[in-house]
Amino acid sequence: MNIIEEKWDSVVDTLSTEFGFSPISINTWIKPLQVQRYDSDEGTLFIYVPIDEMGINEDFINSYINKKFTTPLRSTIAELTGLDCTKIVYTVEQNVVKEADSSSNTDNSFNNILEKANLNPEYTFENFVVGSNNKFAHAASLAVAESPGEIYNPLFLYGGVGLGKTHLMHSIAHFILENNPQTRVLYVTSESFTNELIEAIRNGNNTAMTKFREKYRNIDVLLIDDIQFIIGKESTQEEFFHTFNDLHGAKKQIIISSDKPPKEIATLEGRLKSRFEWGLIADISSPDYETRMAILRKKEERDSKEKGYHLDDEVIQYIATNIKSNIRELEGALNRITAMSSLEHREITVELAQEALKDMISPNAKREITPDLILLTVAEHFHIKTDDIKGSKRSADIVIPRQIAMYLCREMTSTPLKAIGKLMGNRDHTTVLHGVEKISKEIETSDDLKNTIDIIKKKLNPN
Ligand SMILES: Nc1ncnc2c1ncn2[C@@H]1O[C@H](COP(=O)(O)OP(=O)(O)OP(=O)(O)O)[C@@H](O)[C@H]1O
Repeated sequence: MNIIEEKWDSVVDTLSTEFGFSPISINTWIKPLQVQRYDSDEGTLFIYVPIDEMGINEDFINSYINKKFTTPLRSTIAELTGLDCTKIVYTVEQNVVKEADSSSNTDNSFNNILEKANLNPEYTFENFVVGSNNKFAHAASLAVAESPGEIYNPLFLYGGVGLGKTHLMHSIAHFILENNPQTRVLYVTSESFTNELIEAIRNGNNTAMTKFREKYRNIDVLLIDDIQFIIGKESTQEEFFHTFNDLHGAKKQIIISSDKPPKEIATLEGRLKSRFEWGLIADISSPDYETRMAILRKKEERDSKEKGYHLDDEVIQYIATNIKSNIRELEGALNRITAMSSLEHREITVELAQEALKDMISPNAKREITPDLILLTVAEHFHIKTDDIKGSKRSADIVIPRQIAMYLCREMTSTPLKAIGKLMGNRDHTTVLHGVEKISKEIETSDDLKNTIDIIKKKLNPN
């Protein structure tokens, strides 16, 4: 064992204490690396990078690991061992040496105005379970979070409904703000972007348009979610095209999510399509059984502080075996079970889980739209909790989502008013009727509301 191997644990510790690399960064990038040998004549250190295990490809070595860590590694090794590594060579196979360009520096300086908007405090890297379905997307997101605007621009994340795209995007924003609170980060849904643009155009004056442009172009990191929803809207695509060019030209980071890769978005203008392909495209697929289990455990861990329930392994196995399509449904299933247990004062057992999930798990079931799923999707869409919708708050930011949920339950399911009322916090059926009628009427005159409802419907029923 050479002295660098002997001191490797201290090298790793020093990277985090003196260079400020976060635990997640250390776990993802540094811990898997293995020191191979040190050539003292040449002053060259050979490090093995297990790319398969790390879920990355070879390009990452030069474009990221080398750029980010070589200089800190060299100085830490010199400090702890007295050895001067003039060169670090990263290899992808135990005995093959792949040379990497070590002339790099990491310029992490960003322009600074704090703009923390629209972030779900729960959507962090720490709360994100990494599995084979999202390993690459996670690695790419972390790389971007660590060096916004520097390597992969834009980062384009795609995947089916409820698989964690928004969660990953928020995690990037959190990470960037935690490391540099002055960074101007803006997370926005395509829906808000569209609605704000419609509003600015409707105002018909230059000031409104200038304000809109200032908001979107004077930032360091733009995260735009569900880009598929601007498709088909010409004016929005046009405006987004200019926003994209401005930001990209100024080396500001752009992160985009969508349900499909750019190539497959039929109505996306060619010039946007090609721009989306400039950076890195990463997909998230459905989680495998182990990942579903891990997600349920993580959720239990987080919830248990607040709600204090415990799930036996058999119950978790039962949910993970039966709910496969997406993570939102997985969470919805867990919510149903815990709600039934607390309302009926029953212990959580496999029998209770079977009862609670019986209409979600029918043998040949297609994806069923249930009132629970509507509740969860609406809450998530407005970044509020399902308990807020069920609760007694009467502020507009809660009342409108509540009425929209009532409206969608009525329109998309055959659930009676009384049962909808019960789900929405034991409300009377006349309250539900009032909510449904109010939304039905407003939808006739408000493009914004119509747009919002269309988007939630697409989330519920993507096909
Ligand atoms: N890997 C994961 N670990 C933990 N929780 C996850 C993971 N992936 C998704 N989730 C959770 O699943 C729910 C749905 O995820 P999210 O909203 O990010 O999906 P999405 O892909 O953006 O969906 P949509 O296409 O509908 O916008 C969220 O509550 C999120 O926290």
